[in-house]
Amino acid sequence: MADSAQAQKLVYLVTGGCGFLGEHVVRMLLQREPRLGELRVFDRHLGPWLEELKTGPVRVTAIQGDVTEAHEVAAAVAGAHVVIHTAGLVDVFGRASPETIHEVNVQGTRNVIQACVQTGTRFLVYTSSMEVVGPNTKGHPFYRGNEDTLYEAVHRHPYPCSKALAERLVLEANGREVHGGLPLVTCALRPTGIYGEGHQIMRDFYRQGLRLGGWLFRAIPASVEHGRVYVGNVAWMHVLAARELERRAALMGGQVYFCYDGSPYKSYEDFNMEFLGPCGLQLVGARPLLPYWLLVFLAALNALLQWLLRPLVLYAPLLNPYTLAVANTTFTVSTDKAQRHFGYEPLFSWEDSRTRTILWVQAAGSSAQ
Ligand SMILES: NC(=O)C1=CN([C@@H]2O[C@H](COP(=O)(O)OP(=O)(O)OC[C@H]3O[C@@H](n4cnc5c(N)ncnc54)[C@H](O)[C@@H]3O)[C@@H](O)[C@H]2O)C=CC1
Ligand SMILES: CC(C)CCC[C@@H](C)[C@H]1CC[C@H]2[C@@H]3[C@H](O)CC4=CC(=O)CC[C@]4(C)[C@H]3CC[C@]12C
Repeated sequence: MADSAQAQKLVYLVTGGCGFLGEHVVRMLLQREPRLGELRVFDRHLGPWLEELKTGPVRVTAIQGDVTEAHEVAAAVAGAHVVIHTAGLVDVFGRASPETIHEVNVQGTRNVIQACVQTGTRFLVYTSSMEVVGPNTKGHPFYRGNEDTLYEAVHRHPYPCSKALAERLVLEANGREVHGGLPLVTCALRPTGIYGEGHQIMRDFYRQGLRLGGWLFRAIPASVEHGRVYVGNVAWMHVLAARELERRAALMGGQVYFCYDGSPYKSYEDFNMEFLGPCGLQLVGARPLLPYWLLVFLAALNALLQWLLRPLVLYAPLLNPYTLAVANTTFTVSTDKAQRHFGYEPLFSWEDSRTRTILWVQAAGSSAQ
């Protein structure tokens, strides 16, 4: 990637490349990375849509593999210039065991770092999460915070615990000597709640609203604000960060960046209504219809039922003590660090992001009929 070799074609590896975010990163690389020579897409479950990408000018290699298997990761990483590590187990509903979440998110990340060191890959971008910071278990608001904002990060849930540990591994690996003697350069991107085409929870809310005759019921006060970011902009930020890591290694190496764009600050439910409203749903209630203590009770009941039923059946509703705490705590970011460090500007305006998401919800909803 030296200046004299500007025309050199690069090999990129995207782990988790068939997930919600991963697919957007893959497509963004193909559209916007002129130096891309080969794109390796590594995932436990490969999507059929990959086939259509194989007919383009860039060589696309689909690799079915598991990040918890060190030898599979090493084989995929060997010869890659850049790794974008988005693979992860996103589970805040108790579907997977804490051990599995740790294994995929922490050991999987350790394997990716180890593979870079062993094979001489120098550039690693890690998809972290706002959850590494908070909301914390005390429900403290994080209001328009940035990467330097002091906040008491206290984690108990397996998902944020695993993301925090994995992020630390990635940042500590910055500067480690890789095969060939050069230093590894790493950075971590922390999206807030991602939305856009492919967002399963949004689709689930839509289907639930349809089942309820077009109504959704407000559960959380409108004053609780959530940071949200469009998936296309998160993907673009990954592509830019990966591109600039070599040239700006001294500045970017070992750094964290929140992912942000022009999406408005709103409560989780009001934000979702930006898309679900134009699809025909209505949010009932200017205030929550149920008192908060009742939601706390229902969330605890769900947790108890999950535990009791576990030997028989997986019961994993959206509402549990953790999701209620996250939904009920303000967490918004306001930062320009990515702009200052590597020239990031959102590629999609709020209007574009909104329109694209509405079109996807409409299509996803009608295909469910
Ligand atoms: N969805 C969100 O709002 C946010 C997500 N993130 C992070 O972004 C990343 C991507 O998340 P999403 O796209 O939402 O999730 P997703 O579940 O849609 O995608 C994750 C992908 O990783 C793959 N994967 C899981 N375990 C694997 C394993 N053992 N080996 C190989 N591949 C494996 C899955 O098959 C899937 O394709 C994750 O690291 C997540 O922690 C961060 C902030 C917010
Ligand atoms: C019925 C309840 C009162 C409302 C439930 C909403 C919740 C399911 C979601 C509210 C906030 C979401 C989380 C937030 O966007 C931050 C996240 C970051 C990640 O890295 C992974 C996903 C998530 C934890 C996201 C999950 C769903 C919510 C808890």
